[in-house]
Amino acid sequence: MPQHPASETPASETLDYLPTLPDRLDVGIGCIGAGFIMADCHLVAYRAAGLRPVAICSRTIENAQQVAQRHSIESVYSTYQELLQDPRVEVVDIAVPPDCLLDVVREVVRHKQIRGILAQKPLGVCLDQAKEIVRLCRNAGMTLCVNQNMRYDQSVRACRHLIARGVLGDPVLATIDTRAIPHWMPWQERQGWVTCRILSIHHLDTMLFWFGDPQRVYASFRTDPRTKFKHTDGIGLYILEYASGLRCMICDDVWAGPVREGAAEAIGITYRVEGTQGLALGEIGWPKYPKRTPSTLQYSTTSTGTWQRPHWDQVWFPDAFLGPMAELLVALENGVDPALSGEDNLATMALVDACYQSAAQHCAVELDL
Ligand SMILES: NC(=O)C1=CN([C@@H]2O[C@H](COP(=O)(O)OP(=O)(O)OC[C@H]3O[C@@H](n4cnc5c(N)ncnc54)[C@H](OP(=O)(O)O)[C@@H]3O)[C@@H](O)[C@H]2O)C=CC1
Ligand SMILES: O=C1CO[C@H](CO)[C@@H](O)[C@@H]1O
Repeated sequence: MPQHPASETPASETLDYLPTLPDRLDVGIGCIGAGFIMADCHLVAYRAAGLRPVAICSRTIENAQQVAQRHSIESVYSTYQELLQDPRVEVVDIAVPPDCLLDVVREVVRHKQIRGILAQKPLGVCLDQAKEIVRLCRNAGMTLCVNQNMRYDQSVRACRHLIARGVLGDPVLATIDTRAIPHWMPWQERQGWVTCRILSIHHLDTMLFWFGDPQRVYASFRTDPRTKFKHTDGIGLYILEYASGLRCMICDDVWAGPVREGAAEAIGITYRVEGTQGLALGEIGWPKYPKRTPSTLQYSTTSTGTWQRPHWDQVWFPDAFLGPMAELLVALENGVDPALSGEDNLATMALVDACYQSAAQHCAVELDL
């Protein structure tokens, strides 16, 4: 992103972008799944913060054993049914493919000693599954938090603070522009969909986080030439219309040009929020993972006329993964719903389903979120 002449004033201390931590760090966490996101992000962040994962399981026990050794987790189970019988497990952290999630939740809610669930996004393979997961948890009196973790990217959270405090005035136009090549997992092949429900869901959810619920969405997809299995949603383009007049535009270009095929690379995720009294420009750091690359934010308002550049050392992958788990634990301590509750996530899942409908029908879809 081009750097503009800056004010020397560091503004980061005024922005609220870090998670609130629970009083009790020793709540026993049972980890269901031992794949990439659990091993390289969730557990790294939890250990750094002093949380207490006590047990782990995976479909392939050897994978769970390796991850347990790496993160010093006492107990390894070959099935989640066994893990759920461990009396030390008070909350479960689920990171399995989306088409496996509903079955896992069905089993978890049968265990009364479990008080809370943190479930990876997407909350099932469609809105109907998400509703069923929410219903199961509500009926069991179990707190459900959804790991919609872009909300804890430091830059996204700081920008939300600016928007919520009115620093940028009334929102006029917001864009997220993605030119990045995700590492798709083998289980994605059997879903029939790729980018929208796995990657764009973060960007759609960020617009909800920043601005609330839109009135309608228009989405257009094309296939990604690099992704060899059957799919419709390779590259995704989205326009959200708000009653206030605000317009949001997302471009999720997972092709990003033939850069794996030999062309020079131009990879990155940028965003821009324009209001009546200010504008904010950001860059999301995760495409450079595993190189620690903090997301950035710079903003200027009509009252300052200069650029403010808050700075932080934390990164989304893995540091921000503390946020949703901390939110669940704080919600349990206070007896309230987390902000990332299952109910809240139904709006995100409904928006994602509406995008697939819009793209299939080539027309805008009205939303009732
Ligand atoms: N920003 C974010 O929050 C991110 C979220 N995710 C989400 O996390 C979840 C897991 O993703 P990720 O860790 O990347 O995936 P992985 O494939 O790396 O891990 C999947 C885990 O689920 C287990 N599993 C259980 N049943 C199945 C099955 N039928 N097919 C495949 N795996 C199974 C795997 O077991 P086994 O030991 O046999 O491999 C493994 O432990 C997904 O919902 C994904 O959307 C992923 C990346 C980033
Ligand atoms: O958050 C994400 C970022 O990109 C990953 C792929 O590289 C996605 O799978 C994931 O959900």
